[in-house]
Amino acid sequence: MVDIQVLGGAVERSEEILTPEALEFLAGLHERFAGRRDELLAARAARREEASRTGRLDFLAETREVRESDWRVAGAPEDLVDRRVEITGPTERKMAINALNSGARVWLADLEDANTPHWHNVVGGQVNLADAVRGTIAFTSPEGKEYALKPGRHAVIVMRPRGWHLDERHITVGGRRAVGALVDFGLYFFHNAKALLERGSGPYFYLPKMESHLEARLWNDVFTHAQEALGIPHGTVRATVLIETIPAAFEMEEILHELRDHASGLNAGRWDYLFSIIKYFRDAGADFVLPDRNDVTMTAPFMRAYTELLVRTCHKRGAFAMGGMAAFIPNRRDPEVTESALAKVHDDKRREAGDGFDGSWVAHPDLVAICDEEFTAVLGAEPNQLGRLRADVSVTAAQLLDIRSTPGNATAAGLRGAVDVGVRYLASWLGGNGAAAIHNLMEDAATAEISRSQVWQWVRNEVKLDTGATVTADLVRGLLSDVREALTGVVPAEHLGPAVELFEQVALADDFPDFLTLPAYERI
Ligand SMILES: CC(=O)SCCNC(=O)CCNC(=O)[C@H](O)C(C)(C)COP(=O)(O)OP(=O)(O)OC[C@H]1O[C@@H](n2cnc3c(N)ncnc32)[C@H](O)[C@@H]1OP(=O)(O)O
Ligand SMILES: O=CC(=O)O
Ligand SMILES: [Mg+2]
Repeated sequence: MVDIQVLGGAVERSEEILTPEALEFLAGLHERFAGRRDELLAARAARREEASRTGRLDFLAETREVRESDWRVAGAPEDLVDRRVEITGPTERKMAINALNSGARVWLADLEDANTPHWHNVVGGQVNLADAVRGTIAFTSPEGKEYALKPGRHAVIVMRPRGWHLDERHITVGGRRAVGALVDFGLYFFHNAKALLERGSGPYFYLPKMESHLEARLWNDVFTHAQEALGIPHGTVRATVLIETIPAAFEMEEILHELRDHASGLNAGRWDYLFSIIKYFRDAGADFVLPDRNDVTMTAPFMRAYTELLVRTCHKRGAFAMGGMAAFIPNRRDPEVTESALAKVHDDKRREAGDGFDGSWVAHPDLVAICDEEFTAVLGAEPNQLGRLRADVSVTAAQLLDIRSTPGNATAAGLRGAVDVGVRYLASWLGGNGAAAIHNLMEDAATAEISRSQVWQWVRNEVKLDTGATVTADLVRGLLSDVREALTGVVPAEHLGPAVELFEQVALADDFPDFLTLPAYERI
């Protein structure tokens, strides 16, 4: 057996998670799958360069047979038949309890976009998940407020591990950093799969940021091996894949096909999708330059093409189509902000339900009832809309790539906003908090990626702003210095300087960093 070492420091109750048996299981996963992960990451770069050079992507010729033949994914387990409201959030103890009690059908327990992978979050999150699975999770806040699970129904847990690109440096396997995705998946599966089955649920996952069906095949092989290793029936795992990269939008059918014994559905992860489009075509010229982030809504033609194709593909294959995250969040101390957020979330969920989605995401417990109301209005007595085939939809490659028709402007206020939000979020992330309310919007790793990649793209394309100014690296550096001054005393000093440096690196470096979390991880 390959050598596995834990380098991370002590975390409360880590001895319950990092047991010799669990580590052996992780070592087995790495021995079989880490090499393939490395090859697949290398393949991403080559494909991106070709797409950027030609300004094109297309459906794959070699998988036409998969798209044209007749097959369906496995049927839904009983507790995933109705997914009309899913609350997302980090696995922090208090929030975990609030999410489970929120009335949502599903809790997306997030070790990804909403989580800083500090070692204590990685291990502490697993402690909280194990307690949540067993129904024993409880917490007393520093103010003395008691939290426990309410009697009755709780949200079904669907865990989201890190994407394939992130390593876990606090564990080494054969002398190399572990794969973050395999650590998150492996520890959760090892400790909880049997306990979940005993409780009438199962090991359920959301899979983020994939770029091809070959990456889905790797996950499928991981599931098959993990089930065998623990003596759990093949097909027990259920996975919902986020279609949140532009290349994956061209492989929705193939991704479901690879995972068909384990697939539950696809999710329209809108924020990473926007980031991926900017990243993929960042140097492909003006046709791919988006206006201000706030101008790009779900009704932009390319976003409609994406969500319509997702619903059609899912229902053709018996898979759930899950909507995404409206970033507007209520503020319990500000009724006006709350009223406006609730109205916008109503609109978003009404559109999704009307389009045929089976359910959607909310970021905050006060939004659960709204999502429930909008979906229930369309579902009636049914638990989902799998029967709505959307045969009326037909989407072309050109429609998915029609960035040019997006209404909106590149403005000086938008640029400053991108710098301000990016720095505030990075400071929060470095402090261990991967999801934050900033200017009444939910910000997480995906939304911050949009801010910094858009700045990079605007500089590269010398975009003209509404003021007549051209976006240059010097203009951005000036804004960064203003933002730093404005945030002094607002953002903790220990994180402000590093956040500003990091923003400059990920928004202005000649060589575009693939993910902001890669350099950020080296600072925590
Ligand atoms: C692009 C994507 O991937 S989207 C998915 C990833 N992103 C996320 O999951 C973000 C989820 N949302 C959040 O993390 C939070 O809502 C934030 C950070 C945006 C705002 O959090 P806060 O500032 O704490 O909000 P607020 O003060 O209004 O919270 C009120 C209560 O609701 C709880 N709460 C807020 N959001 C959540 C949530 N998502 N899950 C569980 N509880 C929550 C708070 O813990 C607080 O509980 P308390 O009254 O017991 O103290
Ligand atoms: O993970 C969701 C997204 O929008 O990104
Ligand atoms: Mg995402």
